[in-house]
Amino acid sequence: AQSVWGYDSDNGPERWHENYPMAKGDKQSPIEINSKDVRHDSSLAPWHASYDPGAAKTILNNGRTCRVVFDDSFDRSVLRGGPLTGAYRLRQLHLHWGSSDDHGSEHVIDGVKYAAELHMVHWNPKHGNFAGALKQPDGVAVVGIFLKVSGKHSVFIYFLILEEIDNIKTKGKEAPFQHFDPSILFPKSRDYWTYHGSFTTPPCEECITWILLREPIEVSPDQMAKLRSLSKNGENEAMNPLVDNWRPPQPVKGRVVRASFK
Ligand SMILES: NS(=O)(=O)N=C1NCCCN1
Ligand SMILES: [Zn+2]
Repeated sequence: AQSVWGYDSDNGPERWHENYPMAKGDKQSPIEINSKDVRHDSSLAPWHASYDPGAAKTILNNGRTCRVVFDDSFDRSVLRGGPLTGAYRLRQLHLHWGSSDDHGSEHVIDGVKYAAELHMVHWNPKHGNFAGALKQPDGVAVVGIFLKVSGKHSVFIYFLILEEIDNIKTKGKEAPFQHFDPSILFPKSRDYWTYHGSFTTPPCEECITWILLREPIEVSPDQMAKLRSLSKNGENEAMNPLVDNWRPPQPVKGRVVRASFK
């Protein structure tokens, strides 16, 4: 049987296109962003998130990432503004990270790879449901936040997600995760880059308006170590560290990245 997609040599990003042809499309993500090619767009509005902490439901290790899911059955936690038209519903958030602090993010900024990248996935309810939104160019909006490892002690104490890691060590483990407002993870600055791209995981649908925050948030080495203590495997299998679950940058193919800032 075909091995399910993943990040290993036999099922990783270089082979995804064999089962998911969209992976070779012209609007794939992530990309490398070079400030010299970015265009400041003064017409870009600020973005606003209004999230209901009660919408948070559970946290899950699905063997490929750590994911928090939210109630998206109505406009309860929404993202508005920026490059978007209308309100997009928050559905889930997850992370991508490396086996060491010098890499792990998916987007690369002026050659800089961050230790991790957090994705907050929202979808446009005008397309009826999430599955319908995946088929539309304006179907999904993902806010990307870069994580930088800081030696300082004033690190991300809010990072409640990492407190829950002990309960979801192995693939398939899920724990309640409630009363959580993910907007506490936003950095101070609202500056962002935006461009049109795809999911960075198969089937790699090209339905995403990316909103990448310029200012990284800081985490401690211990917090990164916690993330790396997750296992790709189930509880009755050998521990296989869940690390390096990132797709490398894809061809920009003439796309323009706009910046909300000068
Ligand atoms: N890394 S990504 O582009 O957000 N990919 C996703 N795939 C499944 C649904 C949520 N997001
Ligand atoms: Zn992601």
